[in-house]
Amino acid sequence: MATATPAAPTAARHIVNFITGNANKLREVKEILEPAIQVDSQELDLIEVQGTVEEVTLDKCRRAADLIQGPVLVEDTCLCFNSLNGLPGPYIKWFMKSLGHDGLNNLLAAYEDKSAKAICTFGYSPGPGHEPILFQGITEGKIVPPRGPAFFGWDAIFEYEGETYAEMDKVKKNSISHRGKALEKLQAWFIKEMTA
Ligand SMILES: O=c1nc[nH]c2c1ncn2[C@H]1C[C@H](O)[C@@H](COP(=O)(O)OP(=O)(O)OP(=O)(O)O)O1
Ligand SMILES: [Mg+2]
Repeated sequence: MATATPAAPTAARHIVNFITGNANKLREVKEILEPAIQVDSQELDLIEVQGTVEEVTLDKCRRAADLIQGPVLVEDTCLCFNSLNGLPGPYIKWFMKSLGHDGLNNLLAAYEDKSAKAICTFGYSPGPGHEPILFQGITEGKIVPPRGPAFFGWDAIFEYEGETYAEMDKVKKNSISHRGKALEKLQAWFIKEMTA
């Protein structure tokens, strides 16, 4: 496209710098936010503290803003097993790495209740020294033996209304996912800020 049509006055007035090391997250965030909000990205290996879902994201966001010295968007994803009082929660990355899909299923072998919550918390900071704003989305599902392609984390073992995330096409996952719900809130906030 050599002669691009000039953007509408409001288009791409919003750009976020999404700091993540996870290419699948970045792909979904782009699928959901663009073209309304342009998603640039930088990969940073951020230390993640222990704590509640909110504390982990707030800390990650402050650190990213300090390192970048500018506005940043970060995200932390939790997978909370109701039988285990919310664990693995923010530690799901390490549980997933060590145990895999079968091991995660085995954690729930002693419990009848296989229900789980996928929680996505985005943190946006306008820059260093500003308190981050959080946007959270939750999808309730259950943990099942893996079904569907296994290329994104625990997608194959998280079932929502009869289908695992991995079995859904991307449009469907984005429309009901923890990430999609959180980004709906973030987008509404950006649009409100823009017209204020
Ligand atoms: O929709 C999802 N479907 C399946 N798996 C998912 C999803 N979203 C995150 N995940 C995985 C990635 C990581 O194993 C853990 C969250 O850990 P989390 O620290 O948030 O992600 P990360 O370290 O890969 O990327 P980042 O650089 O943004 O922190 O759950
Ligand atoms: Mg991480």
